[in-house]
Amino acid sequence: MSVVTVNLGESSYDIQIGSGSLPELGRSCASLGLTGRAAVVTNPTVNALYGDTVRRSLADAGYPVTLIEMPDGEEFKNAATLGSVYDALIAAGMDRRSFIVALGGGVVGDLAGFAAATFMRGIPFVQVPTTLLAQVDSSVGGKTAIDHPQGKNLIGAFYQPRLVLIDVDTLATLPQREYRAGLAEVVKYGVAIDGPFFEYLEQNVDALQAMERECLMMIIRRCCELKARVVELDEKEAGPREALNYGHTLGHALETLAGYRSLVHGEAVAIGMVLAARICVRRGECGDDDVARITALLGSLGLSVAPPAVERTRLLDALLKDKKSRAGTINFICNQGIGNYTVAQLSPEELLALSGLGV
Ligand SMILES: NC(=O)c1ccc[n+]([C@@H]2O[C@H](COP(=O)([O-])OP(=O)(O)OC[C@H]3O[C@@H](n4cnc5c(N)ncnc54)[C@H](O)[C@@H]3O)[C@@H](O)[C@H]2O)c1
Ligand SMILES: O=C(O)C(=O)C[C@@H](O)[C@H](O)[C@H](O)COP(=O)(O)O
Ligand SMILES: [Zn+2]
Repeated sequence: MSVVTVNLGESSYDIQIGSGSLPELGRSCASLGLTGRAAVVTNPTVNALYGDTVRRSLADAGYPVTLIEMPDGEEFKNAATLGSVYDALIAAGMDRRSFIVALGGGVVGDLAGFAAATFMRGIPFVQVPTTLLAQVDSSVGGKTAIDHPQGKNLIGAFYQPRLVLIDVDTLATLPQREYRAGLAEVVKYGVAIDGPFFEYLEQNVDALQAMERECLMMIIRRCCELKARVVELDEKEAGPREALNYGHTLGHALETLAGYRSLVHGEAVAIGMVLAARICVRRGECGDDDVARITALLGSLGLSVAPPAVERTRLLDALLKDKKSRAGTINFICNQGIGNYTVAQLSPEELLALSGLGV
């Protein structure tokens, strides 16, 4: 097992990256001093695969366990589902000494994390991410949220988990589409903050396609390290953390307008990154050769970068809801070549004009 620590003073925690480590969850929680009842928030898909192992591990460590299922899908990362999770937590008799385990992908992690942040004004929670995207990104850093009909992640809190337990073996059951979507966030780290990592990805496309364990362990560890260092610098996104939002301004807008159905998050981010890179060429911050490399890498990992047709007015409206917008101007994350980022202040109209999107 390898461990990456997120150093945040009293809120510090470990990311444990291992193979076959799911049955260790109960012991890891006990060694952290977590007490009381454990509520495992998951969905039917993940519950069927890993619910028993997790429940047994917690029970063997002496925890009374309640399993709470939410429906599967981004369209359920909302206030109604959150309400039903609160109902279940109350019905189970959870109190301030209890804790939540988020077992699943980013949707479960974001919603269960927000439930933990707000239930009884905050109870501990543990992330057990089971998608590549959640293992390299969403389980780390404490962004918890639900969506609002007007936009993604509009309601949420910064609330750090007490532990992130990653068992790479869970990726064996992940659908290929979801694996590829996770790779988009992996590529994001390379483009926005780590050029040598981008080169590593270019040189290891075959291993990535084949989901070779050594390569998976390497990329998960590297992404967790990169994210940990950024979050340590800027936990609440006052500055440098915005780099992790590379590709997300247009990506989130497209994802929202697609109604969270035809595009999953990572797919939208892949499109958003290529649009961002093209914008950066027009602004003189990167070259056509950089765009070609980003497009080629995403393409070889099976990701489409063709944006869907979207109505201009709806897109403008979605862009105005971006959380990086201040008084009508968006802090747009640009790539300076590959491996460095800059921030440009752009109005939604300028962004649309530069992106060529909108019909
Ligand atoms: N908080 C953050 O920092 C952060 C970062 C990135 C993304 N996100 C959020 O994460 C969400 C996307 O997460 P995601 O890509 O994990 O999607 P997801 O949670 O919807 O999971 C994708 C699908 O895979 C299934 N699944 C999960 N684990 C599985 C496994 N091991 N085997 C088989 N099937 C499995 C799920 O049931 C689901 O159908 C979005 O809501 C996005 O906004 C948050
Ligand atoms: O951790 C971060 O910071 C990120 O921006 C990671 C993103 O990949 C992630 O999609 C995040 O949820 C986006 O946050 P938002 O604040 O733009 O909603
Ligand atoms: Zn993301």
